[in-house]
Amino acid sequence: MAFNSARFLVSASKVKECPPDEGSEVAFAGRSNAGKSSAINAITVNSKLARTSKTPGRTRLINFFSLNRPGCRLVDLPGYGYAKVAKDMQEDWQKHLDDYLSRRECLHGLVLVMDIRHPLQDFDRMMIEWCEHSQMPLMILATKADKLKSGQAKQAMTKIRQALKDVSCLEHLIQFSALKKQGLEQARDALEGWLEAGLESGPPGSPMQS
Ligand SMILES: Nc1nc2c(ncn2[C@@H]2O[C@H](COP(=O)(O)OP(=O)(O)OP(=O)(O)O)[C@@H](O)[C@H]2O)c(=O)[nH]1
Ligand SMILES: [Mg+2]
Repeated sequence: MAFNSARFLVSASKVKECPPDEGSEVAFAGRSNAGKSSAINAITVNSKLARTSKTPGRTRLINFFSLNRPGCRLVDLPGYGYAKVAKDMQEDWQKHLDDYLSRRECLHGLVLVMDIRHPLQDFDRMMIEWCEHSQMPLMILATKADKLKSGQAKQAMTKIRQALKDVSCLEHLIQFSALKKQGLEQARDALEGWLEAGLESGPPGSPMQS
């Protein structure tokens, strides 16, 4: 699968506005400002595909990007935990995120993006639990690794691995940097595997599965 011909498809503010629930999708979740949009841009070799920002809370809608394999999409989810927006607005985003995660049948994997310097915060743990509970394959990108010296990054990875050793849905834990293009091939390979498997299996419980 070539990731370099990804295209912006649509922004949805609620589940109703999402593209048809078919094909195979992988969504990127994480705290606000963690680096989700930057990770998508690095993986798709297009620095302008997903809007990034120094200001947390940039991605307020669920953004869909199509890949060159028909039916395969990457999804940029709104960041969690941006304190500076009004509470009711935050609750609104949270609800759309919950709706998306709980209803989307074509979702075949979740990428949790966390800052390697501040891993496993409350939201991250919540997402990991959700994946475990829903049997959703999980990939963790420990991003902004360029902000640490290589020894420190290695230590941080060991700590994360140790903390998550009993999490059975965790399929990939990748040291990542959008800036230094670290971990890109590993992430692409894993995404491709999930997306292809998703196309083959169809939604859970669909006739194609039996
Ligand atoms: N040094 C470094 N900075 C990064 C990296 N990835 C993202 N950033 C920076 O972190 C900030 C946030 O990045 P985004 O990709 O917009 O984060 P996001 O998770 O999409 O944020 P929201 O849309 O607000 O939820 C930007 O200033 C990026 O340039 C990285 O790998 N290394
Ligand atoms: Mg974003």
